[in-house]
Amino acid sequence: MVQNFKNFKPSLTSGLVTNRSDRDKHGASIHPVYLSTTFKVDLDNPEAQNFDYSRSGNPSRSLLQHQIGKLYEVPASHVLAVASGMTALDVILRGLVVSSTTHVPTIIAGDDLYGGSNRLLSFLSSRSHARTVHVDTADFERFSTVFDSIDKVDCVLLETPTNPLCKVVDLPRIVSFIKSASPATCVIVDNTMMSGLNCNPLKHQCDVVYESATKYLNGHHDIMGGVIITRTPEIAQDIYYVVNSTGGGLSPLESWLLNRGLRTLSVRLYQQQYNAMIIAQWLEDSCGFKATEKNSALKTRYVGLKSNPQFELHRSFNKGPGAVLSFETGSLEHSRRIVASKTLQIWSVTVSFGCVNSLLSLPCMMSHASIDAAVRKEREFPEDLIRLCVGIEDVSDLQKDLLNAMIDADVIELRENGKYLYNRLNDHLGLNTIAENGPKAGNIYEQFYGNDLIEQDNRMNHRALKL
Ligand SMILES: Cc1ncc(COP(=O)(O)O)c(C=O)c1O
Ligand SMILES: N[C@@H](CCSC[C@H](N)C(=O)O)C(=O)O
Repeated sequence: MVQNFKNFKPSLTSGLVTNRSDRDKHGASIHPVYLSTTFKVDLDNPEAQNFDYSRSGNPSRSLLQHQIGKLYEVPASHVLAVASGMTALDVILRGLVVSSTTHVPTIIAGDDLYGGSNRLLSFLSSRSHARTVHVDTADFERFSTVFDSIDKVDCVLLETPTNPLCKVVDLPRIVSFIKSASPATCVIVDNTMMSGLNCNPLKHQCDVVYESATKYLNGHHDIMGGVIITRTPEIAQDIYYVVNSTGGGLSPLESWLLNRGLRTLSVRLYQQQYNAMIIAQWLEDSCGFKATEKNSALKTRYVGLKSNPQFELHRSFNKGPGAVLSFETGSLEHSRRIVASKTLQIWSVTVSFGCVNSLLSLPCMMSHASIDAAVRKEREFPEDLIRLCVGIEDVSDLQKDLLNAMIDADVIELRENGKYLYNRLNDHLGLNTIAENGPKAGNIYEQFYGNDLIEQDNRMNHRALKL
């Protein structure tokens, strides 16, 4: 039998062999990209063959799957690389959840989930392939009440922190509750906001994890991709069946590029998080985006802020806070003006996150516009929310650029020879800005998150990336 997931064997081309005699014959230090769509068949020994056709399997994709396995500490037989994050959710649901012929499966999902995931679930519900119940999964009491009130929950889809409200779901607690109440319920975690470097949901009993590799894993906004990691190889096989049947697997070139992106994951993520912590603290302390008695509409949302009531909860099962944060100005018009400011030179106004470049967006008009306005309102989605996806640039340049946009939007005023910030929406007289806050926030990063990321990434690269 030619290559399929069940009979996958290590070989030079799969990237699983690391001993010297099996290295590339030209001594290449980087694994080549295998663009070939077909692989020659030896009819006398078909069992020895790993690949026949690239939709079914390809050496570049296998190497990537092996690497992702390292990241999540599972064998490559638990991993699938697919065309995008949305493909990942689609094939997982088709392979494991919506394939029932006996009933319409019930899915519980968060009320602040990525707009595209919401769209796919709405599509499945509208075609009677599934019934979706949305609930605030960050509110354990509310979640457990809803869960208990439903006869049979087939699947729970979790995302933490949520995109873009940064609400923390208590993953260990909620998954343990689900599995003791109903072991057959399939628990899926969208780990895009953290990446496998910050969080490994498989350690908390969930069945399937996926990430949009378009984000942190690749980090350069030059490919679309998704990765799926399962608790057992059997679960992976059920999903692989759909991937092979439909052609949702990641292409060889994309796989190769993603492998390259992975090599710098920890240094990128480390710097992004470092910058994000500084910016979040600066927004809150110096720019006045912090609720006061006088004005509770202004706030900064970030799980890396010590003032966040969910800071400790997040830190208890994650290695870092990620680099997505958001803030509210209390007025859609002011937020729109900041994002639309022509003064912006570094922050680019685009959807997505996890890239080395910093991005700024207005989710209600961009990434989350696919959620109906009435539904956003019902779920108390703040229309004035500005999302920042922090990159690796010099943090004081990022602060200055954002500050200029806020001044241009008439939200912030510089006082006393540019030394103090005044938030016109909050009557808040800020502290000395930019220079003073950097090192402080840097220390906070070290103090709370340490160097785990670098260590983990080194382990991953040095153990596995050999030809
Ligand atoms: C949290 C989250 N999950 C999944 C996706 C889907 O990923 P992709 O764009 O790679 O399909 C996105 C963004 O697109 C996302 O933000
Ligand atoms: N037009 C796209 C929007 C993609 S949003 C990408 C990313 N997940 C984010 O949160 O920014 C669509 O309709 O899917």
